[in-house]
Amino acid sequence: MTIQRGQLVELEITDFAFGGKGIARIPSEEGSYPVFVDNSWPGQTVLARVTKKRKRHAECSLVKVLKKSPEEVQLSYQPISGAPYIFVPVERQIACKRQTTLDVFRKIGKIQDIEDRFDEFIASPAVFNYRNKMEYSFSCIEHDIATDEEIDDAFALGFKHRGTWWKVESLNAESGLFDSEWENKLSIVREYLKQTELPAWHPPRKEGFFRHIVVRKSFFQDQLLVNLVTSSEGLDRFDADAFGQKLKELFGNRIAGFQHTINDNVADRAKIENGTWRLVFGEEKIIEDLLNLKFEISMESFFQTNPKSAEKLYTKALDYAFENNDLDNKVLMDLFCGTGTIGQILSTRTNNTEIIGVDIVPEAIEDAKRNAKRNAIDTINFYAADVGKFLKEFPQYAGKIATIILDPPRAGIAPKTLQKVIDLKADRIVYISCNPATQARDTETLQENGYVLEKVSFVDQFPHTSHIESVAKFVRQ
Ligand SMILES: C[S@@+](CC[C@H](N)C(=O)[O-])C[C@H]1O[C@@H](n2cnc3c(N)ncnc32)[C@H](O)[C@@H]1O
Repeated sequence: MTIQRGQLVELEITDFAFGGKGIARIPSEEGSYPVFVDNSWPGQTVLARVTKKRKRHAECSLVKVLKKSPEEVQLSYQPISGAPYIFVPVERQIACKRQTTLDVFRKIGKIQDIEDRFDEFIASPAVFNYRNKMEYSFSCIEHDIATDEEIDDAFALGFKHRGTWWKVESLNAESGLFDSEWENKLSIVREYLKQTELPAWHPPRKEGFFRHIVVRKSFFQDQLLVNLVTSSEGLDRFDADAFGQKLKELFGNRIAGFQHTINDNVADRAKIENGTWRLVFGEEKIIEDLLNLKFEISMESFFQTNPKSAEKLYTKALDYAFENNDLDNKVLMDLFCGTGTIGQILSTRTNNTEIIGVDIVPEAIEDAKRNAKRNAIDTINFYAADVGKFLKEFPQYAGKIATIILDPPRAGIAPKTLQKVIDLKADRIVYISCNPATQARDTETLQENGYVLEKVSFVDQFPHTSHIESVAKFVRQ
């Protein structure tokens, strides 16, 4: 069988590779030719589209699962593209994530004895309904999941159909990822908004009224913050207060606050919550508890999406920071600190440790300062700055840092910034990563510069997806 870019092919998936790629093997003159298919699982027969063809392998996007894997089980959740493995028992997901992430450290990080340094795989405490944020899209182009057909002039509210940016599959039953009550009543919300006769967004034409609903949840308060995002086209015919009443009627006191955002920006990469907003009723913020500290979550603020799993991740990171390491009266840097959660939790376990938190997003730093105040923590200095520039501008810290916590974004840490971190000569670096491939790359650099990877653990923050978080302890020799 020969394949071409753009071609639709039927494939049997036999293996699994890092990053959620199933592998099919096509017989070839050399033996077999591997084809990687995103979001597929061993045992499935899939319809896939060839996106890249290389001499030694090809890559495909998943179009449809034609036959389920024998491993898949029956669940009542509505399948969504954001949870491709929800029907695979979580123990099997864990085994695959563990194995393929270790392979990444072997291949990219060149750590052949990674099994010896591997500490533990930490499963998510909640397997279902673990998320605290969900974004739903409106579209007047619906993908009907029963017939697998496209319906125009529809009023769909749910998630994008896999591989498309214009078609939405209406959510009629919970997805298993977010709040059950909210998702099981989402079809009532949709029907109510449809009755207004204002149109759902038309993504190709970039027009329409209803655009998105974003919901944030506090597990601590068991409450929701709802943000309805619309355009201004037809605004005078929309009664936001009446919709607020409907939300109260459906969910009672569980709605902590409802805000209406008007966003006329049609740039593809614009954030969906951009625009002007009005609080229709209730609070602008909810409070979450992490390891007995309280953190404010507003619509805009960054917050870990699976808080119970984040507690496990932070506990492991702090264990690595404290193991045989007295941090009292020392300086610790929390680089890429976001809203400062790690530094604040760490400060509850030490006396007189001077903590420095740095993040590039000024709003995150503002949240960090406010949260620290709320938690009565005054041992942290937060800076809104690029980590690379910060380390250049404050060279006085070199040689004085006991421990560095690094938690860069998915793209990883820029090589020049990593060099500046190494130049600080901290005794220890605890490196948290949501992309073990970039962490494995940096592991090689750290090891070449005298930092030995002593231990690594993986934390499953996102069951049913390919994501995996990794936390590593490096000690300077
Ligand atoms: C994975 S998040 C860290 C989350 C945080 N440690 C927590 O647990 O909540 C990565 C953070 O890096 C920040 N960031 C990205 N590039 C940066 C840079 N060049 N300098 C400083 N911060 C940066 C982002 O704003 C984001 O908050």
